[in-house]
Amino acid sequence: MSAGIIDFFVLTGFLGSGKTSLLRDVLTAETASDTAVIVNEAGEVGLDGVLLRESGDDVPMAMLSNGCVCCQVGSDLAFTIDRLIMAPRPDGLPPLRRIVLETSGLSMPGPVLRQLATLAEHRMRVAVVATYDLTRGLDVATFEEAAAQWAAAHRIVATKADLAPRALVDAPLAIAQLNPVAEAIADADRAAVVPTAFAPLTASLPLREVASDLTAAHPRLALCLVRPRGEIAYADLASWLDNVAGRLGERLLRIKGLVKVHEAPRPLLVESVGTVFSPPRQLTADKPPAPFIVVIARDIVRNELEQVEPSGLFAFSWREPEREAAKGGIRAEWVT
Ligand SMILES: Nc1nc2c(ncn2[C@@H]2O[C@H](COP(=O)(O)OP(=O)(O)OP(=O)(O)O)[C@@H](O)[C@H]2O)c(=O)[nH]1
Repeated sequence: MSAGIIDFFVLTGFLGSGKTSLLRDVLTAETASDTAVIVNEAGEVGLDGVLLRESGDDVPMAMLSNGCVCCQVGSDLAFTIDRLIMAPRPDGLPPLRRIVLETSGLSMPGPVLRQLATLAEHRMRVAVVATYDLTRGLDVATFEEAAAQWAAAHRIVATKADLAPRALVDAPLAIAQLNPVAEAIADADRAAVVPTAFAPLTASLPLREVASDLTAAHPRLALCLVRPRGEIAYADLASWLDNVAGRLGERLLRIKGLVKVHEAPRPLLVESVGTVFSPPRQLTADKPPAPFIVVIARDIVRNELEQVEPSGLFAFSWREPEREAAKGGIRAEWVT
């Protein structure tokens, strides 16, 4: 049983992108003794669980085998988490501090996160870790699921570096094209990857400016850099975010940003995966970057965000793909 905050990692990534292999590395690390694992087999033969069991004999492990976790209507996931948290810890093991849920390769992250949001009674800090398969690179970005998984990620881990060492070099840039606010973890040394990828999520935002000259990776994906024109009232910010979610609906993949509001002395972190928002919180770090919000959405019509009320609070810079650009070379500039 656990008394403290639990770091809950949703390990997502497209089919065959190396999730289970990464999780095996987690389980063989020395720090695995405070960890429990949930595997979603999505109707496959239960191979992932078997592979993981090989690596983490002592680690509590639960299987969700009745379908894809994001499609389950009931509270199977909630029940499983409850059970893991409430179970007495095996002799000699420290309290439970970390749970990793490996989702199936076709899971959409939004519904999973929505289910997790219903578990407020457990003190959990949720982070999304997505795999980026270096041998396939941006090719799978054409799949809606892959694009949504990357867009939802706090961290994106380059996998299969031994098979594609040249792609590893370009990975940080490629990852930034998919989600400029995710932390890119691209390291040939697997032993270094695991502690970084599954470290507790602290202040969350990578404190760097979003580069203004990136290129878009997916023909249906658009990124918008939204700059507040100044300090704004919290009520206006909340209405704007709410209206963006209402207008874009399922097309909204990710919002992440930092905004200065009248009511708070420090900038507020605002964040959503899909239309599910985390409660805003004040950034504690020194020297925050200039306020910005990144909106990642698919099939967005130009000027759509500009029309969201209350209007006039923000300046918008769009990063859109050029529809006719060649595959693999879809380039676009921020247009102010
Ligand atoms: N050489 C090499 N192979 C890897 C690496 N990571 C994964 N693989 C291989 O890639 C294949 C898929 O890896 P998995 O870890 O099962 O991928 P997954 O994302 O869990 O797959 P699904 O659960 O089917 O979505 C397996 O054959 C792995 O052995 C790696 O770092 N190097």
